[in-house]
Amino acid sequence: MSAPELIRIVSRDSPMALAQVERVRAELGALHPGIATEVVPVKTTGDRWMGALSQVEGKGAFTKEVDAALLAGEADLAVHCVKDIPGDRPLPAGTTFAAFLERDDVRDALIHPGGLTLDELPEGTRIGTSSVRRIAQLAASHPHLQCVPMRGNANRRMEKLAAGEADALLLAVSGLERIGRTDVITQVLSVEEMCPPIGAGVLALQCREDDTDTIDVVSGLGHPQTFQETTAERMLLHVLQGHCNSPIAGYARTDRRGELSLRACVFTPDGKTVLNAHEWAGPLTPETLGTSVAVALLRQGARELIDGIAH
Ligand SMILES: NCc1[nH]cc(CCC(=O)O)c1CC(=O)O
Repeated sequence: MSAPELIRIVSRDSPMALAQVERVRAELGALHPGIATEVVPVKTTGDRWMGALSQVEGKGAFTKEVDAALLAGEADLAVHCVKDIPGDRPLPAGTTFAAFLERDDVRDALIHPGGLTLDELPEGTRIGTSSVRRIAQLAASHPHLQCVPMRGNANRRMEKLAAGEADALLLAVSGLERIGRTDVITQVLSVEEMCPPIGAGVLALQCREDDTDTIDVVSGLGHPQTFQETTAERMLLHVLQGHCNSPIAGYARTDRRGELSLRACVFTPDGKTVLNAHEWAGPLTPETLGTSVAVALLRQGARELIDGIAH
């Protein structure tokens, strides 16, 4: 192996994405002080398009251009939120995950300028979110609240909130931490109140498959427990074969004894049907755990539920 002298890192150009790249540069610098890094920011379809994601290519809207730059050799390493990487199909041919960084907070937070908690919000409060996962769960737990479509990066959404386009927002705690805006959080929702998305709070490092020099170097940033959790979650998503409008939520957790478990939910958009499964890995591999929980949901009718949603 010959360690590269320079690693060019490609990512979306939102403030959150650039903060993520800075974390990777800092961790890489600590592990390999001799290797220089350079940032290659790109705009993705998901950043440009402010309508429903299902009207563009849906899944992959936040990753396509980043992956293209990696494959074209314009960069050596891509940094993605695992949450934004499609789970129903393999990674783009010729690329591979080299590492998953240690997981951040998986929970969602409420941002309400008046300081109320979710349970205190009055009837008709407009929650700015376009996430089918958040909409379905709010419909189930707080049917008197109203979701209004809202896209754009977290900074843009807070501007829209300030401009009166919504009364409150739901955003990931990890994203707010990355942009240094945890000050706006009114309430952190428990995973029981709001089940997180697959891959929440995890950053993936993706390389060209044949670039073993870079893979060898950056794989040192990988976090084994996060790898196991992410592998179980993504296998679940792969087996369920959701589409961009399917409200699917789930998270794997490793308890103090090191035992891995996976909980997952599938909802109808109106929140009236909620399928729920939870299993411990025991002797199972993370892949088999993910498959097993997906099969449990399919037995409860997840296929019909997912296929019954327009997309
Ligand atoms: N859809 C954008 C996006 N992609 C990943 C995160 C959060 C950070 C993460 O889970 O890694 C966010 C923002 C949000 O949902 O509030």
